[in-house]
Amino acid sequence: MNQITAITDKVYWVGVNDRETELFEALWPLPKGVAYNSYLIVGEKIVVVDTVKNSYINSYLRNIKSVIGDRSIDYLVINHMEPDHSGSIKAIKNEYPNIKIVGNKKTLNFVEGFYGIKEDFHEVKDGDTLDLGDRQLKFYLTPMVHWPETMMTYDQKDKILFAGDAFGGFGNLDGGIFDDELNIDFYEDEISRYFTNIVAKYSPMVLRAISKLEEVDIQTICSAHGPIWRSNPQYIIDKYVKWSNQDAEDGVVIAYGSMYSNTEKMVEATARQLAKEGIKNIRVYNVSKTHISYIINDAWRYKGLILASCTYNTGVFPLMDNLLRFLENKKIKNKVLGLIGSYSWSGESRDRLKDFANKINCDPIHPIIEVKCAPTENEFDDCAILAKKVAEQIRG
Ligand SMILES: Cc1cc2nc3c(=O)[nH]c(=O)nc-3n(C[C@H](O)[C@H](O)[C@H](O)COP(=O)(O)O)c2cc1C
Repeated sequence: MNQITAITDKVYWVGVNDRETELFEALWPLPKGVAYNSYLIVGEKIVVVDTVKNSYINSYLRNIKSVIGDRSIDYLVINHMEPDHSGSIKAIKNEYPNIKIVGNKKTLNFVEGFYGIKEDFHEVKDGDTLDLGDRQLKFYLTPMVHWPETMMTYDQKDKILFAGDAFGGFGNLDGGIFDDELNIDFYEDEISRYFTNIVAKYSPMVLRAISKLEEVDIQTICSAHGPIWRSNPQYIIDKYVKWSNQDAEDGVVIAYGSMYSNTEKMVEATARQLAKEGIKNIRVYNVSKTHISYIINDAWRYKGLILASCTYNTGVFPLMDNLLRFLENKKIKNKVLGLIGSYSWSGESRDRLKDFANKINCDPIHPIIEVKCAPTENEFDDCAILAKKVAEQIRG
């Protein structure tokens, strides 16, 4: 018994769940796994839309064959070339030698680069259609909605958008495949973590893609990861617009790096004062303990961000530096930003925190705190002032 699911009478989910990989892209934790979604259109022509990570090729081929038996596949549409989706291209081509690979110029370039395949290409441009007899597929190029070649494919008959990585999420499909079959509350954090960890850097391109699709009548969104959005596709489109605009919620993330708790004590004082000021969503993260994946997610989600770090070997604490680099790279913006540095003799942590503020074009709230060795009562008072000002700005 497998999990193959009919989306319409001619379109099937033939993807797989990955419950083994610890880190997606060797970076992002997968406590609830991840699904690699692949789709099969079985009409006058047979089409596969995206494949799966190559370690799942056996169950994947079994899924396909259980739908089409001995029939052959006419086209393989590649919306995205990242190997979690393109990894089975070569095996599919071996199994179905006459298959034509459909992609744009950049896709086909990557197909050759990654898999050495140079022929049986069907190149499409933005807005092109592919006639399958009983239906047409239309292609929308959406570059950098994760990689340069990314595109989306629209099935004009069943009004399904095959969206590639867009609108996807971490988390296995544990039986339920469609949004109306599962409790979205359970998936929501994993969907937002997928967005903030994987897609957020490309937010302007996401917004461009969404406006390009404005006129398209989308009844179902089939992403390359996570649930299929059929009951209310607008739900996930609205989320993507909100997240891409960095339209944040009331709340403050305090991320800190501290070896011997001097910095941590200031964090506790700041957090306490925030609570007294009525801030309910306060998320305090020790960068040595919590994976940056979760810190980035909440930093994106909430308006306030307070960064506190000791100095370590003439620099900021290394794991804080890692967080700063990721946030800079993702172009986080519009934060109500507070900075707290600590040191004992040279004091570079505060400079690096200020440098971060410059890089994200954000004026930090004053006072910018810097403490030598253990914090004094005056410095705890400064933490309280900082917390009050951050809370004021968040309340607006
Ligand atoms: C391994 C190590 C390296 C340090 N390197 C520096 C440094 O380069 N410059 C400096 O001013 N302080 C340095 N310090 C001192 C700490 O920044 C300082 O003691 C601070 O109060 C530690 O904060 P914490 O208790 O939150 O860890 C270092 C401390 C340690 C343990």
